[in-house]
Amino acid sequence: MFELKIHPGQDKSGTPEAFNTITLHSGTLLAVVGNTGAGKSRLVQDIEQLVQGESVSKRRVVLRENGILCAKTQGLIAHLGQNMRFMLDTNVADFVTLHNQCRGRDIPLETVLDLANTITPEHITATMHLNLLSGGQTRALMIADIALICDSPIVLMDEIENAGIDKIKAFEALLGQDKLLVLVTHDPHTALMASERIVLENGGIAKHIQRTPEEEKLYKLMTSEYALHQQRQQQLRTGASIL
Ligand SMILES: Nc1ncnc2c1ncn2[C@@H]1O[C@H](COP(=O)(O)OP(=O)(O)OP(=O)(O)O)[C@@H](O)[C@H]1O
Repeated sequence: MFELKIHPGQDKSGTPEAFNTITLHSGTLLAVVGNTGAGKSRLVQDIEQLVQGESVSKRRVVLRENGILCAKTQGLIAHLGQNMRFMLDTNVADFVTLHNQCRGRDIPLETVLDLANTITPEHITATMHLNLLSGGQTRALMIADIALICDSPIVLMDEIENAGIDKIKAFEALLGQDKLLVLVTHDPHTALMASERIVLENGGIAKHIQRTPEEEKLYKLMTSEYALHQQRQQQLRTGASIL
């Protein structure tokens, strides 16, 4: 069980952040929201680097596994950015084999592909070249890779909604592995998927909110709308009439 604690720092004006400590656990989806320039990426970087007051925000972030302090982030924190591309000159099968070897894992290629293919509507095959995958396929393969091969307990993600993938399947895949997911988003549906959310304002954490039962109801309603939207998107892509 991993526990991440965020200790307060200061906002852009140097005003101390008005919370005691925020404690987050494995298996949680946390949404990070706020206006552009409000400090969302800074917070994500603070977590990624387990800062100890040296960043502009002066926050301290402490990670513990079963109560024991983790001093290094290596292998513990995975970050999926907005514009990620594979740099390896190889195909999907070789990448999966290579990453299994690096991580000392033995996850079958079919298992990774099956999961990736539930996340993207564009089918990924073993022989496809990594550099020729579309944006959606790249993200889906990375998410399946993080869920199954990487054992990083914490996953940081920037905006997922416009990536042409099924975001619900993507989050289910990651949360099923008991990871702590920290997700930057501007989308109300994605934000309400999270049981808690942090609101940034002027570089500081202004609020840490637990999702209310009313919001949970609204989330379910928005999920049916999302399913309909996905269906129409597929009709659009395949040239069918949109009903
Ligand atoms: N607490 C802080 N103190 C000083 N500067 C800060 C603080 N937080 C963020 N900044 C700075 O403010 C700028 C904007 O922050 P950041 O990029 O994190 O915002 P953002 O919410 O991710 O914006 P966007 O949505 O446009 O990507 C950056 O230069 C960042 O270093």
